[in-house]
Amino acid sequence: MTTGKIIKALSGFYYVIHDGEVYQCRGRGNFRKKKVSPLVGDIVEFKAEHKDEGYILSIEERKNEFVRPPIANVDQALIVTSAIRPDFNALLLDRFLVLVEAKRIEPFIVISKMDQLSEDEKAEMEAYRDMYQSIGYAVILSAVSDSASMDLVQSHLADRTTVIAGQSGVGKSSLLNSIDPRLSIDTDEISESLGRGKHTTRHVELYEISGGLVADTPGFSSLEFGDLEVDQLPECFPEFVAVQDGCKFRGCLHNKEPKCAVKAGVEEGSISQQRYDHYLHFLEEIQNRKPRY
Ligand SMILES: Nc1nc2c(ncn2[C@@H]2O[C@H](COP(=O)(O)OP(=O)(O)OP(=O)(O)O)[C@@H](O)[C@H]2O)c(=O)[nH]1
Ligand SMILES: [Zn+2]
Repeated sequence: MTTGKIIKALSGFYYVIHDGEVYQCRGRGNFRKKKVSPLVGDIVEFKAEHKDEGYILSIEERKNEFVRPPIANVDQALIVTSAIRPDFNALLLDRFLVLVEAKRIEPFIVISKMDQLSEDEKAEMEAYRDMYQSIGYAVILSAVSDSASMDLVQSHLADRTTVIAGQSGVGKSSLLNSIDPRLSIDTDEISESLGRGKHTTRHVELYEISGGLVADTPGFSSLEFGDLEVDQLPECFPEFVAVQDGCKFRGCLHNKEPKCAVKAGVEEGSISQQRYDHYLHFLEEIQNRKPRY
């Protein structure tokens, strides 16, 4: 018996990678009785006499799981946002960060098209980088023409399973294309699946890149908070979590409550006012969400 990871599911076959070799497998095991179906990203026990004739015997418990795209055990999300064209949008970046945090996936941020900026605009992006880094996020300022930045992005993909997220036109395809041309074809569809809700059932495939695996489908098909409850939102802001023990009330929403450590942090400047404003914006959005039955 061998352990591997499913990188593709197609026409009843699961393609399992082990030690750089791909085995074509069918499902045959306990999980079928339990009505669990294998997902791309699943870590499985399998048995294969030949590379095109294997069987999946069991599925390891999932660390996390997406419905759209259907994928499990994602380690990190690469959030691409452009510095310009489309303009840098901190509200949208924070929205992506919340969605990623809610899935307990580690985000890493790339701010693209740095080659198109004036010195002042560059300084503004560097200030954003420093702010997000102070929260604990990895941030890379990139340009396709700046090979050192491309190498940095590539090194972040090693040994992990990554989904990519970002608005249309920010440079996701260009980035991946410069790292590995095999990914460029499918990512062209990212805008369509994000923007118009098409391709929602197309299959996901994980590609091997510098020892890691990258999904060829966008990480989010919707930017809505869906099932996220009000009390989960503060947990999606690591800089709030870091100080929340100082709030007078347990379960403080850092809004109208007195003696709130988050609000104190905003006031003294250790927490970004803009991040806090975005938090309130999302809080209101979730509170006003129509109940769904
Ligand atoms: N100057 C500059 N232009 C870039 C950079 N990265 C991407 N672009 C340009 O930005 C435009 C959009 O890039 P794409 O890679 O297609 O963006 P995308 O995020 O994949 O867009 P969708 O496929 O619509 O989701 C293209 O014209 C790219 O050439 C960069 O680092 N610098
Ligand atoms: Zn508080």
